[in-house]
Amino acid sequence: MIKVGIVGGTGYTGVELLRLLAGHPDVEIEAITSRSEAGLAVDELYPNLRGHYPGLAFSEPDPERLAACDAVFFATPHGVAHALAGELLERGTRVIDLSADFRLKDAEEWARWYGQPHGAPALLEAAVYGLPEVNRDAIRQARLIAVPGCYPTAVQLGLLPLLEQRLIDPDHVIADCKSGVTGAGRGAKVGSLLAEASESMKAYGASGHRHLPEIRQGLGQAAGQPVGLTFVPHLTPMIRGIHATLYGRLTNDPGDLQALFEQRFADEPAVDVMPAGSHPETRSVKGTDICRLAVHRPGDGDTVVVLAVIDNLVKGASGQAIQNLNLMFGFDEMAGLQAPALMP
Ligand SMILES: NC(=O)C1=CN([C@@H]2O[C@H](COP(=O)(O)OP(=O)(O)OC[C@H]3O[C@@H](n4cnc5c(N)ncnc54)[C@H](OP(=O)(O)O)[C@@H]3O)[C@@H](O)[C@H]2O)C=CC1
Ligand SMILES: CC(=O)N[C@@H](CCC(=O)OP(=O)(O)O)C(=O)O
Repeated sequence: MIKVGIVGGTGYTGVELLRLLAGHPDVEIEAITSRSEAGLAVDELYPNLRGHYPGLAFSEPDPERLAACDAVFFATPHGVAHALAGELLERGTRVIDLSADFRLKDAEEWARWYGQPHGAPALLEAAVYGLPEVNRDAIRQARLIAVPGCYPTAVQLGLLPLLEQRLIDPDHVIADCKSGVTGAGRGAKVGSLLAEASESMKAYGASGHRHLPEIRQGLGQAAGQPVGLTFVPHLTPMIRGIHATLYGRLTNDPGDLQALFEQRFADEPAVDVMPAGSHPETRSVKGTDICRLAVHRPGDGDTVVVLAVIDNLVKGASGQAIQNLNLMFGFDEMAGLQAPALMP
């Protein structure tokens, strides 16, 4: 049994960690922080947890208590892990950061996109980008994990087979993505109000979203050269879910694309390549750590279309964070992550 801490326990990814870890056989929660709800029992704020964590209450972030944990998740806004991760790592606690603090390898690029100086550039070398489908061996050895963003997870998983095999033009890749409103977090925002977000859909960040450099970094590594990506996110009236429609221009005879995808992900417990002709739905992954993919080649032409769906709070955040924890501590990779999606 390992002891785990969560910084930022009242947010959507924090409570999702609690929901998933309630079914994990090897983990107990030692500390869960919130500055605004310190003292409140977790099941008072989240009644779905009643009976699972008796006596567990939110507390102010306390480095001593966190350092007593084997691992600490940061489910906090950008910049918070920068301030605390170094001390925890020095004291032997492993850090799994769900924010973007350690995702970009270039501290100056991070500062440009996140509008603040990078708070811990010295830790960047040790940080491992926690996409198991690419970095599984490095994750097993890591002490600091940068959990990928939600859009970056869906986009990279959908495009990896094509870029790794140099089958599409790396200069012209398009990712047209839709997210549910929990992607914006639990904090009150006008755009997340029922009357603003329901029965409507809008693009945002079309001329530059902070996930663009993260996706480009990962796709560039897969392709072995820089990738020219157009990425347009949209807000859609659903609670959870990411749907990515990905377009690439074929440069080589791709052979059997369905077989390529099936082989690439054959041993991946969190990726499901659907039968040829499928159109995966976000609700088929709701609450799960699964990315469902389908590959199409309309009219046998030179455009390949990949459809990728994930739950932004699970494979796009807390589930993927637990997949990383499992790898780091030698547990079954999908421990705590086995339940199928809710349907309907
Ligand atoms: N929502 C999503 O789909 C995804 C989110 N992420 C990332 O995960 C992180 C958390 O997201 P989400 O759960 O949506 O965020 P929320 O806004 O819902 O929650 C943020 C949490 O962090 C705590 N917090 C805020 N400021 C600080 C601080 N300075 N020090 C300590 N704790 C703080 C808050 O509690 P309190 O203020 O009471 O301390 C709260 O519990 C973010 O970096 C986000 O970008 C990643 C992938 C997907
Ligand atoms: C709908 C919405 O607002 N989505 C967020 C992305 C989700 C998120 O929290 O991004 P990280 O994975 O980088 O933490 C956004 O566009 O900024």
